[in-house]
Amino acid sequence: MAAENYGRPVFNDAELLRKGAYIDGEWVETAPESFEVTNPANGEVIATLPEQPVSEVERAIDVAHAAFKTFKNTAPRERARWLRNMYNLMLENIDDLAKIIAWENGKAMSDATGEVRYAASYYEWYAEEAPRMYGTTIQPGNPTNRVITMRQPVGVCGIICPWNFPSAMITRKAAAALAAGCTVVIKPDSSTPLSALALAYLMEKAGFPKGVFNVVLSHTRTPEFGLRLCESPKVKKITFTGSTAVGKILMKQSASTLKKLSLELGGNAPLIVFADADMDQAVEQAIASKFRGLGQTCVCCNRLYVHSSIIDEFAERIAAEVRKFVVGNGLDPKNTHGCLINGKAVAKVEHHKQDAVSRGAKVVIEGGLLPELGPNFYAPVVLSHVPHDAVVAKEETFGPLCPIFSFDTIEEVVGYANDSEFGLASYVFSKNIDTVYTVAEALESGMVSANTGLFSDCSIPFGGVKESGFGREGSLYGIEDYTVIKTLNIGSLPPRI
Ligand SMILES: NC(=O)c1ccc[n+]([C@@H]2O[C@H](COP(=O)([O-])OP(=O)(O)OC[C@H]3O[C@@H](n4cnc5c(N)ncnc54)[C@H](O)[C@@H]3O)[C@@H](O)[C@H]2O)c1
Ligand SMILES: O=CCCC(=O)O
Repeated sequence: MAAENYGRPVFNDAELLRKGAYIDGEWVETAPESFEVTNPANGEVIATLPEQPVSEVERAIDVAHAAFKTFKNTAPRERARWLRNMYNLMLENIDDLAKIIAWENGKAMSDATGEVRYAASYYEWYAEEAPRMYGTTIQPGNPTNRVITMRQPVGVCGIICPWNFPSAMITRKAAAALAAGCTVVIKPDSSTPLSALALAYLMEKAGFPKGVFNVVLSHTRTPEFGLRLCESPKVKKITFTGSTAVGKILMKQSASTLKKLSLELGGNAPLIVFADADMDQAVEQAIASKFRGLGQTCVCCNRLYVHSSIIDEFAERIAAEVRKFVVGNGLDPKNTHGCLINGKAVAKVEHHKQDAVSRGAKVVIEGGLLPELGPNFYAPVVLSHVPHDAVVAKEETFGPLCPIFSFDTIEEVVGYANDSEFGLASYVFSKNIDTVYTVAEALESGMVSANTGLFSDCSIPFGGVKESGFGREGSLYGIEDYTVIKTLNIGSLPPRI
């Protein structure tokens, strides 16, 4: 095997690296303008892609709208076969797809490989769900009437995704949409579009008809692309993963056409460790939750609340694990953690750290900037006895800062946990089922994970409450978000025999 070059990875199938947008089954490689995709680990340009004019989004919408007319009538079993093909193709190409993610996003290869498996699992799951879109029969008030409900695909879906899971945030939406019989127009983040394009290349191989899966590209015109998708009467649903601020913009813009919406937005996950928790388990799982993707996932714990009787031991045990991390270029498999996405992300972590320290937090691991590795590298920080008025108690850091707060009573810690406008994920560690259950019921969040820091799976309903958004992705519920219920009322039937 050729030696790895950590500037440019070696791919088994170089065709996965595409140079253009994908509309109506054709690659669109030219446009009057272009934008560059860079490797966040070293700033090298890894691709130059067309900066598409807004007219191309309109064309993609028209194409998806035309394709919907036939795709909606394909047999669910046929859609299931294409989805299953896609699952198989992703796993056949797992090394290449992981390298693309690590290259454009900066995450470690272990995380990137996990992401490909996770992303592919949505195709497998929805291959199984496609034939199971059940309706109901109802006896209404009038005894001569019968009611049947059927689930029908909502129509063209606009999919807008972030950079932190360049593959999985797309597949979690697209697999469910396609299973239901919808067609899609995808706008990936301009920092990480190569994974989306690799998926389009595989969709073609999987056998999906032309026009069903479209990917449009833009860096500078992203807000205009979003506006067109939201305002087009041909687009029936917008599904977005990203920040709460952008989610609110999309919701406002979608009002004129009253679109169906799914919004997977920001989080500020609390992780609570009670005195009776299994310490080994709590430490291991808190590490897994906090530092997945170097802290850049919406479900990473952002605030760790640890009982005052064990906080010092817990902080030392966390620090001992963090000292084992090897931070470096994500493409080098010996590195456990990669870099942050950009300078803005680095600045936010640094701000949260400085703010907490200036308010009296105890520094357990100093961490901080790693200029010798590159401007986007940041060594993990561990702070304990963080004051409850620190900025990090309120804002999502989205980076490798592990702030540990102290609490004494169950009521007090539930109060801290719920004192947030966000409500995506929460974690509770205790060996007492009464504590776990009581706290889980009281936490204001869409997902509660007990005694484990990793819960994401295609089988679970993923989504938030409060300003973390609405809609559920994955699971049996995920497909519902891409359907509408039609009621058929059959009247004037003869009396029952
Ligand atoms: N709830 C979830 O499932 C989930 C998952 C991943 C990330 N997130 C959240 O996403 C945030 C981090 O991602 P981010 O910084 O890329 O978020 P972001 O909202 O800035 O960007 C998300 C996507 O929206 C695009 N975008 C930005 N402005 C737009 C506009 N006006 N119209 C249309 N598209 C627009 C961006 O280009 C990007 O592709 C965090 O808050 C994180 O918690 C949530
Ligand atoms: O970043 C958000 C998604 C994370 C996940 O699906 O586990």
